[in-house]
Amino acid sequence: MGLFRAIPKLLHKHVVMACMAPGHQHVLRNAGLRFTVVPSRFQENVRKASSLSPFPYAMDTAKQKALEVARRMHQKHGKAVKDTDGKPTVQSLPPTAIVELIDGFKVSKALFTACKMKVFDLLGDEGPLSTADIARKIGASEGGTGYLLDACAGLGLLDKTEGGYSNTPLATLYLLSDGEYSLHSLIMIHEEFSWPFFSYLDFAVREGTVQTQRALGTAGEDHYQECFYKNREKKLQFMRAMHGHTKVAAHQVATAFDLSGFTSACDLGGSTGALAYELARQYPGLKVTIFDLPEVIEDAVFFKPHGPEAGQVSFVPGDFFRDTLPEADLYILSKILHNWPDDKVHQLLSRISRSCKPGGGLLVAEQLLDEDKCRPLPALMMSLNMRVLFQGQERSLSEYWSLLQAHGFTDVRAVRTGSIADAVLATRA
Ligand SMILES: C[S@@+](CC[C@H](N)C(=O)[O-])C[C@H]1O[C@@H](n2cnc3c(N)ncnc32)[C@H](O)[C@@H]1O
Repeated sequence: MGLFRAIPKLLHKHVVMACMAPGHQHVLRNAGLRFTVVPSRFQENVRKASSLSPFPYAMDTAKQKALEVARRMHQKHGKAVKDTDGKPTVQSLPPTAIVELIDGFKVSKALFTACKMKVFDLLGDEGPLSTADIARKIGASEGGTGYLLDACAGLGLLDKTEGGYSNTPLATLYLLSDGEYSLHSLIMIHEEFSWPFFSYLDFAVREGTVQTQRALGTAGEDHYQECFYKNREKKLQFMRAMHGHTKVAAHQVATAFDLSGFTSACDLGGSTGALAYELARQYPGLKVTIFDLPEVIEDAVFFKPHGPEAGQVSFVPGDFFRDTLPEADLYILSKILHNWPDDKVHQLLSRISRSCKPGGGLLVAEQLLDEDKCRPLPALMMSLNMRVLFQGQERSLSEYWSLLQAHGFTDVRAVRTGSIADAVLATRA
């Protein structure tokens, strides 16, 4: 139980496992943690007499193991690892970390392919199944399916037993295409759009521009429209992707601050309402208006929940760069600012500032970068993604502070939620 409480705090941390037990690694993998194994060399010699009961004995042993590994960790990361000439050696600084980086794209592509071939959906309905049955049902070769399934088992997405392959809890929660917290559509967006854009990362870096022509073969002015809203199927896929990605962190964002003092909110670019419905659940006195492009609003109805919170949420079509913003005492920008470069962000914030009355609030939900902008890794990778696809970026708290205070917002506060979106709240002076 203690471990499950600790997991959210460990998600963005560098986790080191000090033992080799496959069962323990399995538990961490199923919980979604990425970790390095550095087996402890500590001899379990804590004197039993010094402990009164098994619990303190176990704690003391665990602590000694952790300390022993921690003392050697600097070697793993290349600080103070020198041979007699003062140079790092292959023995003192193994290439594991680099090999893991090389393998990153293979890991992504194995996940994308298994999702695309609906392996997790199939096993959700019918697992456990043998390789031959899975291959037949997804219309693929048995040999090819076998190595994809084993890769997924190695990644902690499938369990492999004598009875065949079945989904791990992690896959069941996030990888079924119709799950409540499904990231399936988000993964498909990465497969279809981020992957080709990232193939031209070197061009993007050299030229400092978005590589739409090379990645998509079009030079459309607005490739957001080009990628996501060109046809209805793609639009719904994008909306499902946003819904899943926002829903997994919606509770943490909605409860990061006490918003009970607000009675009306306007979620600008609020899409399907994933965050709006969670706010409505948390604050029964709050009415939330979703303001998004007309093509999004017309299909938002598919995401409406059955509970009473649906009655607190309404939809208004419009363009937040052009049209009058709905009145509200709390404005919300969830995964909006990271889409745009600073000049567009200033344009949007200035419009919100003009609509927001003194004492009103602005809630921003984005992944916060540390001030050195080198961490945390998920925020950094999201930032690279936004830069490569849209010329956007993730920002640090001080960057949000300067943007917000330039438009008359004060009392800028942030909560790092430990999930995939953090929360920043500011007050209109
Ligand atoms: C990255 S999505 C974020 C969706 C939602 N806020 C969330 O957190 O899931 C960006 C949203 O902004 C909307 N959007 C983009 N440009 C817009 C504009 N000019 N006016 C209104 N909405 C816009 C898109 O349609 C999309 O729903």
